Amino acid sequence: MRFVFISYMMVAPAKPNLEGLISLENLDTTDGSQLVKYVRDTMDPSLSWKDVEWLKSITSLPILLKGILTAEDARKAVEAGVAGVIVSNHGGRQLDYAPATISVLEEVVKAVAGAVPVLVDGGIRRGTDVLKALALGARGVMVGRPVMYGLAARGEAGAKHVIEMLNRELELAMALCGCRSLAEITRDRVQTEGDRIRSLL
Ligand SMILES: Cc1cc2nc3c(=O)[nH]c(=O)nc-3n(C[C@H](O)[C@H](O)[C@H](O)COP(=O)(O)O)c2cc1C
Repeated sequence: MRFVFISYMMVAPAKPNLEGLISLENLDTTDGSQLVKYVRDTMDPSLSWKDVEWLKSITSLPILLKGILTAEDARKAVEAGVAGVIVSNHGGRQLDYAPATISVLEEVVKAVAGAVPVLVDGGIRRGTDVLKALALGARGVMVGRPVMYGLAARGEAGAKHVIEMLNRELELAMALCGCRSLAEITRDRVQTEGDRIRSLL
């Protein structure tokens, strides 16, 4: 199945871009970092939920919204009519102190309430990470850097190896947790920090 992904979707902040903090106009990037130019060229700070409506109007492809980290945005995404949401902090590379995706996954899953599938990415490095995500309600996981590392090390075979390794590790983790099928990876297979704190109250 083909999907359309929207990245960096967010409610437009009151201050467009970094207005008032630094002047983007007067920065000379000739010899320095091209970061400012890159941000200006690649990101549109005027993006808003209306753009989802627009995208829906020009394609019949299912639209998965990536970058959801809160219940509020998850609900808005469902209202906007997306076919799925992807809990992602873009690999933790965009905003310092953005929450780890595994820590907000359950909040998003609860907010979506089964209306659309929830996927997650960020920090999936081993089979037990996949198991944790599935137990917390993700329909599936996505993997970024591990596959790139495999690709860098051994080309296509390396990328394939990483995916096979994750698959084998997931099967082993399932066996060790007594799960005979994906359906048996239920919420009670994992304990979160929140569970631990609640159990002390
Ligand atoms: C070098 C690099 C570039 C990326 N560029 C984008 C991007 O342009 N848009 C986007 O939504 N995510 C981007 N991401 C984030 C990935 O799509 C993905 O969410 C993330 O890598 C998943 O986390 P992981 O690498 O820990 O598996 C990038 C990640 C890396 C490592």
